[in-house]
Amino acid sequence: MATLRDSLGSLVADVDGLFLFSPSASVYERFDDSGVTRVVIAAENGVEADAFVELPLGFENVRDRIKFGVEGAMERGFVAEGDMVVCSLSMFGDDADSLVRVRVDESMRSGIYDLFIDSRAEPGVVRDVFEVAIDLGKKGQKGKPVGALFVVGDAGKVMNKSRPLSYNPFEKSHVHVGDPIVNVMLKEFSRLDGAFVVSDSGKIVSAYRYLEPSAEGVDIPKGLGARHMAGGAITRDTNAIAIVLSESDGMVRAFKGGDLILEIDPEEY
Ligand SMILES: Nc1ncnc2c1ncn2[C@@H]1O[C@H](COP(=O)(O)OP(=O)(O)OP(=O)(O)O)[C@@H](O)[C@H]1O
Ligand SMILES: [Mn+2]
Repeated sequence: MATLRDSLGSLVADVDGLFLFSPSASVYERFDDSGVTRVVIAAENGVEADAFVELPLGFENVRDRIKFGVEGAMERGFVAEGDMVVCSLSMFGDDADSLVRVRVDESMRSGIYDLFIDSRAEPGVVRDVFEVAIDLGKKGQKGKPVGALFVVGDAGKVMNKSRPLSYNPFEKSHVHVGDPIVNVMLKEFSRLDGAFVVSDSGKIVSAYRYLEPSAEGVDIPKGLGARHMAGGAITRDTNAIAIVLSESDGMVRAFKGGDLILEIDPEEY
């Protein structure tokens, strides 16, 4: 009778790549002679891997984490369409506890890697805005749920397709996302209407913008309202991305090119 080990060996049979998500040095070294391409996907390349994809967020959702890794590895030429890879990652603790076998396929591409790496705005800026939105989603404003809309990148064009709802508190300031003081300001101003506009380099260009993009051809999921429609549509009309925190369901969603690319629950972070 086949042992468990024999039966489960098929999970790693004939793979072209091994994707190690946030491996320790000893785990990375253990696979030194595995004979397949090793790709490390982590926040930092602490193990000095030759093939490395930087993770901008933890991605609690494992499918998102894997998609980001696969899309990044494809983009960087570490693997190609049709390759079979096995992903080693941790779902519950710090140590790897899960193996996922997946075929690299153009059809699994969700745009999650492009959202961070291939946007007009710098990857660090995109990550910083996500962090503000997640934080705001977790805590709300003084305990109450709050919504927010951040339009990131291509700010000149975004300003042309919007109008002010109120005076712009960032008018003459030169403040950037990621600065702790600025994050406090963003949270404070999120109680009021409209969108924040952020430049490619992370400068807060404006608060209280009413977006007026053409919504033609924008197909956002039913049930989402005007904030999400405006956020989605502006990313079709410009090269910006939009990061939207919903006041009603508490989710953070990201749009690019008019499409919903990513949906995360702040409570999981
Ligand atoms: N075109 C727009 N530009 C900027 N902000 C907008 C626009 N439309 C709506 N908003 C903002 O979104 C807020 C919520 O609107 P609405 O409830 O229709 O959106 P929603 O997509 O359902 O978002 P939520 O899930 O947060 O309720 C409005 O009070 C306003 O501040
Ligand atoms: Mn609503």
